[in-house]
Amino acid sequence: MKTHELDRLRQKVDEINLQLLKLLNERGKIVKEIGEQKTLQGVKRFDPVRERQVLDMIAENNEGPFETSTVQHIFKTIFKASLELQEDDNRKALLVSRKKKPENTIVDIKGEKLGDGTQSFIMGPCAVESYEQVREVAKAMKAQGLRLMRGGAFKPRTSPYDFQGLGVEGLEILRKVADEFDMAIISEILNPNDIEMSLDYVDVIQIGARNMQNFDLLKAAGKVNKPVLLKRGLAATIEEFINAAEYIIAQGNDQIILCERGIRTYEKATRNTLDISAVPILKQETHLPVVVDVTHSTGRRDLLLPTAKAALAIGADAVMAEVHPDPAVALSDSAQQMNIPQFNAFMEELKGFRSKLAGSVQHSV
Ligand SMILES: C=C(O[C@@H]1C=C(C(=O)O)C=C[C@H]1O)C(=O)O
Repeated sequence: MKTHELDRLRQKVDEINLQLLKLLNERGKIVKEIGEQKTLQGVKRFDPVRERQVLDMIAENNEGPFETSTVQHIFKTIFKASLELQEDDNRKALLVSRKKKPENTIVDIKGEKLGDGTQSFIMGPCAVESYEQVREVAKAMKAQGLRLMRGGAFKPRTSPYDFQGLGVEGLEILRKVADEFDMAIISEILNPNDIEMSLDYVDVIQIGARNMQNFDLLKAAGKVNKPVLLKRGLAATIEEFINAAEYIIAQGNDQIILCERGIRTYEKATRNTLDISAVPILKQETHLPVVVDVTHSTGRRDLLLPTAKAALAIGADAVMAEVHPDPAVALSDSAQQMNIPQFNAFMEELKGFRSKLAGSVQHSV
């Protein structure tokens, strides 16, 4: 075939391509109108009976050279794209998405703001063990100027024989200490029926990684007027994580903080693999503040500082880590909690790092 013949044929194909494009978009416009009619009539958008009729019509009229199965396949793709065109805004743009709300959501926890561009620290013991233990950590935090304290009263442990937490007694201890030091409490709630009760004790309801897709719990947390810290599931994709947050906001509560805490991979050097790139992705895709839990992601005390620096450098709104007066005797996570002197050294280093970062950001703008 001569070159000019090839060019001529391609030109013809291009003319058809443009006609197809025009027809596809014309079809799209009509399909959207059909969607509006369906909304008015309150009928479902997906109509398999209608799609079957169209496929049968295609089969009857197909003159080739394409196989009927091939053209039907192409039409099924068109149906799918058409249904997407008919979807309402909520499904196309989630309530948690930046598309829906371009400005940052600022979560105010007793005056401590997450999402306003400043970077904070959420510290505290893994589990509440006693009043004295929590008080000692709170005292050290207060000395460092920190007001956001985490602590587990209900502990979802891998083994049912491990320490399960003090329950309501643990929440009472947290509240007592927090009031004494004018601090805010973040604590995990496991059961949807405990959400109401927890409002008397906590300033932020935590939904843990193992419960990220406990939809009843998400809905219950979405119905109350209290910030929620939602941890990423052990093996959850970012999309699943974002959709879990959508369950909360869809019930009316938009005070949501997302927490990257590492995901399960084949790597054994750390307890989980910290997915640091999730931070800017979540900040791009959603308007919610993002926290990095360096304790549970690494499971290693020696990695807390470098990963915390990475979290601050990549734009996390807060770093979360665990502190215990005597980690060796801690009832949970003893290998990864910092003692008080380690916590002080950690804070000094990170405060310096945070101001250097703030300085360099100011320089670059
Ligand atoms: C356009 C419609 O909605 C959907 C899309 C279809 C299409 O693209 O042809 C067919 C059936 C429905 O699943 C319709 O019902 O006619």
